[in-house]
Formats: sequence, C-alpha cells, structure tokens
Amino acid sequence: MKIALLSPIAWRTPPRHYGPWERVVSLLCEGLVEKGVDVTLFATGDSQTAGKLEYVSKRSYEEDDSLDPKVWEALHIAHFFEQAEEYDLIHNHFDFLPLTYSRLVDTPMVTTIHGFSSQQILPVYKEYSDRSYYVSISDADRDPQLPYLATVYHGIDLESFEFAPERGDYLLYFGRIHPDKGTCEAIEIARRFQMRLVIAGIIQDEEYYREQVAPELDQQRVVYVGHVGPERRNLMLGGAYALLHPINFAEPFGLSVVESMACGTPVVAFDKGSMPEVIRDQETGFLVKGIDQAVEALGKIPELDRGACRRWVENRFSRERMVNDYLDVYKMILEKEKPGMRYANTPWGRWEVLLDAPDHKVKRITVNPGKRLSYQKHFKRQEHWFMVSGQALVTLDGEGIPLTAGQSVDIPQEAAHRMANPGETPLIFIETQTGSYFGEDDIVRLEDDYGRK
Ligand SMILES: O=P(O)(O)OC[C@H]1O[C@@H](O)[C@@H](O)[C@@H](O)[C@@H]1O
Repeated sequence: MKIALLSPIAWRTPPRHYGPWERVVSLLCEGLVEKGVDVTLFATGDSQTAGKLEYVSKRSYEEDDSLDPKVWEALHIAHFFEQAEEYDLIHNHFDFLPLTYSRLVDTPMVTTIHGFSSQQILPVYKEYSDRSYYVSISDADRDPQLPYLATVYHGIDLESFEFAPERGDYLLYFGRIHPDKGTCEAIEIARRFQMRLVIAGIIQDEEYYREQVAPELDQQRVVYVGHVGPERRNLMLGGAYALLHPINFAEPFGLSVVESMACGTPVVAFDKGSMPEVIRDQETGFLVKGIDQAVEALGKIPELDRGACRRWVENRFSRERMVNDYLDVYKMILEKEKPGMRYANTPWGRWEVLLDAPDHKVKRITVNPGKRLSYQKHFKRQEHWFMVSGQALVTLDGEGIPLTAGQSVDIPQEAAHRMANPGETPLIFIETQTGSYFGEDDIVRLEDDYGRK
C-alpha cells in the first residue's frame, strides 16, 4: 500500500512546539512506517520522518516571515496533487483547500477534518463529499450535512508522557492563550479555589492576553510560563493537581486533555464539544457547566485515581490505536474503490488502465523481476496478453508457457492462469479484456504468494 500524507506547512512536521495537526500527522506517519507501510509525507523541508519526504517549502511560514502563506500553501498542495497518481491513496490533513483539486486526479482520497474553523468552509466540504471520504476526529465534531466514513480519535505517543502517581499542588492551564480556550475563566476558577495557577502555551490572541490575561499575572498565584518544550511539559502536566480546560467553544478534540490524563492528572473541563468523548466523567476528570461547578469539582479531585486516568488514555488514545484505525479506514476505502480503480501498486508490481470502454478494457501491467501474480480465474472476462519487454512465464490451466517481447497468449474465461517474471528486468505486457464486466473484483484467487484472498 502506497500512501501519501498531506500535512499543513504552518509548522514543521512534527512541530517544534505548537502545531497539533502537524503533530498528529507525524505520529500517524511514523506509526505507519513502523508497520511497513510505504508512506510519503508532504510537509515542510525541515520536517522529520522515517518515511519519504516531499516538499516545496523549506520551512514553515509561521517560523519564517519571508514566506507568504498563500503562495507556499498553493505550491505545496499543487506539488502533492501533481504526484497523486504515484499512490494508492492520498490522505489529506490540510483542511478544505486540497479538496478543490481532488477531481483532477483519480487517486482515492480521504480527508481528516481536524475541525471547522468556521461554518463558512462547509460549502467546500459539501461540494466534494462525493470525491473524498471524510474522517471526523470526534463524534461531536461531525456536521449533520456531511457523510463520514469513520471517527478516528487522535492518539499520543505514550512514551513521551510519564505517569506521575502523586497529586501536585497547583492547577494547570495548558493551551493557546485565546478566549476560545478560556484562559480568563481558568484564572477565575483558580482564584476561587485558592490554588496557584500555572498558565502554559503560546499567545494566539495578543489583545486578549494584553488586556485580560496579563493584568492578572502576579508571578505567584497566577504564573505565565510561555510555551514549554517536551521535557518541562511532562513535569508540568504530571505535577499538577488538575488541568483546567474551561473552553468557550465546541472543541473538536483536546490533545492537551489527553496528554494530561496520560501523566495521571485529571481534567476539569467545560462540557462542550468532544469533552464527553475525551474525558470519562467522575473517573478521569469532571465535565462541568460553568465556573461554580468547576470550583466545586476541584474539591473532589482527591477522590479520583490517577492510575485510571493513565489507563483510560492507554486504552483509547494511544498512537498504536490511531494508526490501526487509519489502516482500517484505508483498507475500507481501497475495498470500496476496487471495481473502478484506474491503477494499483501491487506486491508484484503495478498495473494501470490505458482505456476503459463499456465492452473492453486495456491495461499496462508491470511485473517486477522474480515476482508473479496470483493464480486466478475470471468469470466475466477473457484476456489477451501481449508481451512488450522482459521475460514471461505464463501458467494456463497448469501448463507453463514461456513468452518474450512480441509474443502473446489468450486467457479464456474461467481458465486458471498466472503470469510470472523469471527474468532480471521488469516484465511489461499489455492486457486487453473483453467480456461483460471488468472490475478488479472479478478475480478469484486460487493461490497467492502474498497471502491475499
Ligand atoms: O491478483 P493479482 O496478483 O493482484 O493480479 C491481478 C491481475 O491479474 C491479471 O491476471 C489480470 O486479470 C489483471 O487485470 C489483474 O489486475
């Protein structure tokens, strides 16, 4: 399976600090590579992956002012689509814009919708819902007007989040400084509960920070530590009494909430968006309706088992689980697309459709040296194979037939047949199918070197 992953280029993949979409793409990419999937990551040039990397923009535009986001995003997406035919499936993590290119290629496409920045982007998702499969990142984030193939929760790399069994003595706010995330609400909750609050995260809304957050900072009861890197993040999350997540929007997924629970720290969150799917109420935290309830819930934190928080994440939000879920999604899509596929990279080589007419179909088939196709039958078509280059050994109803360039063979309907390349160079032949149906699902495999059914 050859997969292309399209990451945003706002940040590096994986991000140096902030960049949740890029982080998820990176975790997925590396997890797929570990499972032996042939993955190409389309991201910034300074991105890191054990898979293959493709890029046009050397750096991310958030980290390099000389890059105009619009220009580099356009080049990045075009670069991805210009190579789409190389892959069996393309996986878009770049929001709505790539969808507008999707009808220009034949490659099956899946889009993970990482959240709707506004209702105004819906027309694009609606327009291309017949062209791309959609995956939601929580059930709460599904728009009723769109069809979805699956919900795949994000996973985290559990090894980079250490479990801290002891409860700490400060409250933590961990996220962008933005009204959506409820920085001011967190300050108010901490003030009323009379516990120190540590605020960590990038300032996304400067005015909000300057006017509403900064005046509350006293470097004692309310402390802002800026963005924190992985090591400090671990200590900070694990050492807290609870994480405060008083969001003012329907958050599609809360990575910091999951990371906190992975370290054993329960979360008090406003009951919005995906929070009921991410937090197990009364067990790994509390879902509350406002500031009063949040303060009250904080009093009950000692009743929660920090080990249960960690286990919840291990079971539900591991990288492993996310990677397996996406592999299932890919397999589901390739199965659905099978009858109409235009090309495929197979374990033995590749085929591509040159012509697809109602009563015949022509394919160019390449078999790699030493490889062979499955031993198989068709019930709705016969085939004519014309050798273009390389050495061929055809098996037809048990009989071996060697062929070279310029020679051909006819495969009658229902005959058991197989093509093998005993040579040292690729074998190329042209196949003409005639009959009543030419879908890739009219193949009954009798035997296969690659264990396919
Ligand atoms: O089952 P595998 O080995 O992938 O072979 C599949 C191929 O078999 C050949 O005999 C032809 O029918 C091709 O049109 C088909 O794509």
